[in-house]
Amino acid sequence: MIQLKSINKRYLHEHVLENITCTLPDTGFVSLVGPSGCGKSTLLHIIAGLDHDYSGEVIYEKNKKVSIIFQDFHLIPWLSINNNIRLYDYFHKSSYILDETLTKQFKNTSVNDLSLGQRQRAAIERALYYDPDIVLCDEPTASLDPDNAERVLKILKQRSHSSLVLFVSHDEVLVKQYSDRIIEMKDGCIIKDTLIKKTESYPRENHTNNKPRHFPILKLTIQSFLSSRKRFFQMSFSLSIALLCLMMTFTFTFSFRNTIYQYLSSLIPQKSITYKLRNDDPLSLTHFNEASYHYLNLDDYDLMGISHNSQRYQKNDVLFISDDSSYTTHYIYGRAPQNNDEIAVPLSTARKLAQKNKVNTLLNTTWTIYYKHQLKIKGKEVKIVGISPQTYNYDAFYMYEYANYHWIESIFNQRPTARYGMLKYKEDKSIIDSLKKNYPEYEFKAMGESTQKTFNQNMNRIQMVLVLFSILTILSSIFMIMEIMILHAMHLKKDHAIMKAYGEKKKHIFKMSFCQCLILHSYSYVTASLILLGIMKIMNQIIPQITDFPMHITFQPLIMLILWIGSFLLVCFSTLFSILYIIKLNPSRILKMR
Ligand SMILES: Nc1ncnc2c1ncn2[C@@H]1O[C@H](COP(=O)(O)OP(=O)(O)OP(=O)(O)O)[C@@H](O)[C@H]1O
Repeated sequence: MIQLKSINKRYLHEHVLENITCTLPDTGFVSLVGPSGCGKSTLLHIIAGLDHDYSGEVIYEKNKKVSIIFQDFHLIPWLSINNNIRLYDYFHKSSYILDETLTKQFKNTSVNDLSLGQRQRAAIERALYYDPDIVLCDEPTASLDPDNAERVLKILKQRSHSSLVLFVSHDEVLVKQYSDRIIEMKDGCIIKDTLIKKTESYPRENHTNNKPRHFPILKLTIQSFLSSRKRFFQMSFSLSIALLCLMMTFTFTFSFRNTIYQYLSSLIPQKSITYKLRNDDPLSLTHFNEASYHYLNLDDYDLMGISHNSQRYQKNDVLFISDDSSYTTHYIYGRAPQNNDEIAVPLSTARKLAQKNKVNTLLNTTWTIYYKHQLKIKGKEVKIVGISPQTYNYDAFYMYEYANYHWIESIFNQRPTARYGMLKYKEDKSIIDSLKKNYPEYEFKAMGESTQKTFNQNMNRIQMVLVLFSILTILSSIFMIMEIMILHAMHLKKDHAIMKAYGEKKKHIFKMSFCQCLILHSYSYVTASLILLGIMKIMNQIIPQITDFPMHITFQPLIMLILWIGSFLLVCFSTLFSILYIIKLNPSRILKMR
């Protein structure tokens, strides 16, 4: 039994339903008739639970299943006819046996390819599919030919023995022929309620086949994308572009920052401790021999460079070499130097000496290293025996320990003196305290620490400035992502209103939206990442050719991960924002929009 108690409904100032009160039976064929605009559809929408915006009460048992045949059919265009009919299954655990009496010939056709009559038949089959207790029929025969209208009426009549069929029609003949009761409306009021006969009630057959769909919401989401592939690709293309802008902005600024960082940090001293004797006496090589990272600064002897020409010194042939020689244990070609006449060079220097390629041809070739002392330049022949994998922004070579000292002694015929020494340390900064304690006759000073700190702070500022310069790109990308997701969610608002009539709950909308976000975002993110990799590869080939600046764009996994999380949250947030808005709308109002 359905009880309608004092139903009133207004559209702005227009009173559409006025104090509708009546009781409808559990079974039977009840017709609702009246002139156009008298409020019949509005009343059906209220009974179906699609219109919340009214006063009064609609009372029926909670477990009753209500279905509605819409006047405008409202089939979901991106679902096949078959899936439209089985719409109920997506939101419920039970599933029913499909009766295809009315739709057999076109069950796999797309909605858009059907005639009005065929659409109406599909809408009728959808409403009857899940064996409802109350069938609300809003002019279900308006688009049908007489034969099909009669078939539908017969089916509905049959149903009325076990369910309540509330039938709205302007066809007086059909109404008179099939109705058990006729309710007449005018200007939003019931003006006449005529009981014609009492229909016999039969118990309902149970049509459940108890085979629910697996992952129904995920399937629904995939179907929504598959059936409108063009739209999906358009959306994911726009989303990919927005994501690509974000990826490029962050990857490029970080790569740029790292390049500047490496370049500048190669120019500042590394973590090291300088020492000198308090009485300013020259140091000997034996000082601090026990310290594993030992380097002696030789007074007044400048290391000029390395050249392939041993006969003469020419400025252009000579590479600038940092005299801060380092040590390495790993070589990509050759081996470590074993005596004072052998050296190893890092890859960056080897590339210059060998004109970029075939660096291994340098092995066992002879080179001259030049030193300057009191305006005299002298050279010492050495053999390259190893190439290490390091690349620096300056040229460097590795030499046998103390080679500097011996070379200078041999080419200038005098023993060099050193007043300052340098100890390198790796991690343990406390070494300086123990040195001070153990060697009180020396002065020790940590180098590079505060420089490094200030340097890091400034690098962070540079990073901020780089990101600030890109703020417009970042903002427009964020705006674009939000816009795409909001438009997409809004695009589906009518479909959600239809699905609401077939049991879609808020949780289903959220689940479906989450699946949409996940699929759309993952697809777009992968696309954008692949494009980014392509662009990076091209740029890394082009940049060294057009500029000498050693810029190399590198893939930043951490940034990509942060971007993935951030953009996914943004996508979800924009969708959630629209979903919360859609949920608040009155489904009936959405369905009436054209
Ligand atoms: N969204 C709306 N905004 C404003 N007025 C509306 C809206 N929907 C319906 N109405 C008005 O409410 C009244 C009742 O409309 P309703 O569709 O319920 O009539 P009906 O009896 O079903 O008409 P018909 O037989 O032509 O389908 C009409 O006057 C209509 O203009």
